[in-house]
Amino acid sequence: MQHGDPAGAQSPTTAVAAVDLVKVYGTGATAVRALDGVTVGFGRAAFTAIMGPSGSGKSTLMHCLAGLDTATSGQALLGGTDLTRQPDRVLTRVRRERIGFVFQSFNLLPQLTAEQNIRLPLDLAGRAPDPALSARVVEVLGIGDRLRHRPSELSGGQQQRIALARALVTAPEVVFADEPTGNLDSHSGAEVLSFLRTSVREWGQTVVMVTHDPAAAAYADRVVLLADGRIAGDLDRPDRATISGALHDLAVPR
Ligand SMILES: Nc1ncnc2c1ncn2[C@@H]1O[C@H](COP(=O)(O)OP(=O)(O)OP(=O)(O)O)[C@@H](O)[C@H]1O
Repeated sequence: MQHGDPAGAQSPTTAVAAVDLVKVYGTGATAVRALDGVTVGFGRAAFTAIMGPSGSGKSTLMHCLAGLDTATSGQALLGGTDLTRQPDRVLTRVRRERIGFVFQSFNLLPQLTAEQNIRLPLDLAGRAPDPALSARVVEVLGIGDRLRHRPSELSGGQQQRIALARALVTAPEVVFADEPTGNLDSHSGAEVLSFLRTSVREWGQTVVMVTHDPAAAAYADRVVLLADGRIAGDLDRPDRATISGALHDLAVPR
């Protein structure tokens, strides 16, 4: 990390960074400072989890970094692009072409087949799929025999694998996963987390995941802790017990 570059935002090994990011919802007496000067970088080809107590600003941070919400001040950097300075039409294109999303509720289009859902971001961007990457994603996720099914014909675990494939086939600069295992049983959840980790290890995907679950976060290379809209900890390859301990300490009033 360079001096004067606290989030490593200028480093080629940083995919996404927040620099002194502030987000205030509302005004006057009812204003909520959801992000209170967050500076953090997320490494390329790394799997990072964001954790913290309810209301600590996890979703707000992810939404600002993904161009889904506008910050009050500071920078939200994707590669060299400061998303806080872009008009809506640019943000729409950035989300479509440079970011993959995985949500708790899958967010598949019910009228499309699994294959059509997976291809949708490529179709919207007018891009041809990378056949080798598409084949590898389908193989790793084990969804080859489900491609002609519609979401209603698939289990929750299968739907989330389709959503994962949709996020991965564009080889985005970052995949943001928001509680990706929140609606899954523990077995399907473990599979989804393994797939996310495989995408990082095998083809260098960058993944940033918000989760409440220490077991899910233990799949990550690194866990960033938030409390009261500030960075409250940074754990390198922590195990589940270490994560649970750190969360417990955050919850204890000081
Ligand atoms: N649209 C909004 N309007 C007003 N306040 C908001 C809005 N969104 C979030 N907040 C507030 O900002 C703070 C941070 O919320 P945020 O959803 O980012 O936290 P979180 O850590 O993701 O919480 P959770 O774990 O419960 O999902 C909270 O105090 C929340 O009430």
